[in-house]
This record gives sequence, C-alpha cells and structure tokens, in this order.
Amino acid sequence: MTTRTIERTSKKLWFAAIKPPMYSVAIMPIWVGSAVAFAETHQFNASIFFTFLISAILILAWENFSNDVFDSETGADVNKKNSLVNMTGNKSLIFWISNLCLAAGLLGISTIAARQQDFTVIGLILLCCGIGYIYQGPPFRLSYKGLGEILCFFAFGPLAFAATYYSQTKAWSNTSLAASIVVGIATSLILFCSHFNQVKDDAAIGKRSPVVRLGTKRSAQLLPWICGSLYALTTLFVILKVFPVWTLLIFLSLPVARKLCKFIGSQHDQPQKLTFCRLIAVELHFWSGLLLGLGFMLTQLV
Ligand SMILES: C/C(=C\COP(=O)(O)OP(=O)(O)O)CCC[C@H](C)CCC[C@H](C)CCCC(C)C
Ligand SMILES: O=C(O)C1=CC(=O)c2ccccc2C1=O
Repeated sequence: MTTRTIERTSKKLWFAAIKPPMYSVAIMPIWVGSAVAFAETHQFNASIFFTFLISAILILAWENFSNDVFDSETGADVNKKNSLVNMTGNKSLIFWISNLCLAAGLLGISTIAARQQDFTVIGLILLCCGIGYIYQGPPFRLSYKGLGEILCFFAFGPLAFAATYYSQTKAWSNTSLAASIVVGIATSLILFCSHFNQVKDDAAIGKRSPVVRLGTKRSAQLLPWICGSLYALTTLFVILKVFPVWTLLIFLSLPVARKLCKFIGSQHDQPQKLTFCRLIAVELHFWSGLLLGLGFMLTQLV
C-alpha cells in the first residue's frame, strides 16, 4: 500500500468512526419542533435554537463515543474497525472525551433552563440522556435485549420534541407530539437498518437486536411498512387538520424510501453489502425531517 492509500483509508476510517451524517438525528427534532412552534405561535428565538442545536450534537457525541467504550467491554465491537476505542487503543481517553461532551451539552441546555427560569427543558433532556445510558450502559444494556428502537423512538421523538417546543414557547402542543411520532419512527428506522450488517456479530455475542430476533428476510419485509407509516401518518394528520397541508411536501422523500427498501430487500442475506444501508436510512430521515419542518414554516411564510 502506498502512503496516499494508507492516508485515504485512515481518513475514511475516522469518518466512519465519528459518523458526521448521523448527527442529523440530533438536528431534526430541533428543526421540526421549532418549526411547529413557529407555525403555531409565530415565535422563534434564534439564540435558544442554536444553543439547543449545539448542545444536542454534543450530547449525541457522548452517546456515540461512550457506545464504543461500552461495546468494547462486551465484545460487540471486536470486528468493528471503525470503533474509536479500537482505533486509538485508548479506552479511557474516549471515555473522558465522551463525558466532556456530555457535560458541555448539559451546560448548554442548563443555560436555556436558566434563561427560562424553569427546569422543564433540562429535565426532559436528562430523561433523554437516561434513555441513552440504559440503551448501552451497564447493568442495563437494553439494546442487547432488542429494545433499542423503542428507546430511540421516545428519546428522539416525544421527549426531544417536547423539550424543543417548550424551549421556544414554554407550552405544550398536540401538533408537536404528532410530528414527534413521524420523526421518532424515521430515527428508529436508522437504528433498525444499522442492525442488518451486524446480524452475525450481534447473534454471536447474544445481542438480540430486532433483526437478530426476526431474521433478515422478515426484517426486510417490514421496511416498506415502516417507511409507509411516515407518509400514511402525515396524510392522516393533514386530514385531521393537525398538520398543515404543506407538510405533504414530505412525499418528495418517497424516492429515498423506495431506494432503502429496494437496497435492503434485494440483499438482506448479504450483510457485507449492507454496511452503508444505514446511510440511506439517514438520508431518508434527513429529507423527510427537512421537508416536514419546511411544511410547517411555509404555513407562516406563504
Ligand atoms: C448509539 C446509538 C446507536 C448505536 O448502536 P449500536 O451499538 O447498535 O451500533 P454500533 O455498531 O455503532 O456500535 C444510538 C442510541 C440512541 C439511544 C436509544 C437514545 C439516545 C438519546 C440521546 C442521548 C438523546 C439526544 C437527543 C437530543 C435531541 C437532545
Ligand atoms: O452508530 C450508529 O449506528 C448509530 C448512531 C446513532 O447515534 C444513532 C442515533 C439514532 C438512531 C440510530 C443511530 C445509529 O444507528
């Protein structure tokens, strides 16, 4: 191997370890939640929005860095080249960087609570962090029992949306709750898809992810239903007048949903080919969230 090839491979490995595209899962609840708040109240506090955004990214960095730390203790990541612990060989460094990210993220959220003189937002985010911990940390490790997708739904759906909406308005909203269901499902879908290429390693260490439990064929058959639910729920909420008609813009993300179902459906039994299927799921989450939020913004702007 030439020095350039080594450099390129190492860059790719760091990119896969830090996973920049994945951070859209922290951004979307804040974007859509704030868009719902703007559509309903015409209020938008940019400084709260950006403080929340940066804090959420830092909290997700904690979740991901500590995931590599905890997985290094169970053997889940023995074959994972892009684990930060495997790459640096320094578990305690990654552990302390993750804790630093958590502390900085929570500090940011605390400044929002202090400005509002109200502990609701920090309370909700602490609940999200608790969910993040029981997902992967000892003695719980609920992801090993196949409960990750449900936890993920609540953290990135109802809880993150309630915190975002409350940070902008100091109130609650049924529309925000409905939007959180759509975004929560899209987020859990990413986690579900990320289990296809790990199915053998997961089964070997007794990690009962939904794909291990159901098998890759039945899991792939479920995908069109999960993707379809994003569009069916949005249409239902528009018919019930919970969502404005502009939110039907979400249908523009349908080709990405189709690409995801086709890609996994045709090679569900070849896990080595599915390493990047989570990126298509991230793409679907990104476009569906962006368009849904835009739909809410347009009701005020047009
Ligand atoms: C770390 C997560 C998935 C990776 O899991 P896995 O071990 O299967 O994958 P690897 O192969 O990469 O090892 C995501 C877990 C999500 C968790 C259920 C909920 C996290 C909540 C966040 C802390 C909340 C951030 C919300 C924000 C909007 C404030
Ligand atoms: O590494 C991963 O596979 C994931 C990381 C992550 O932060 C996340 C967040 C929300 C849903 C899924 C995922 C992942 O799959």
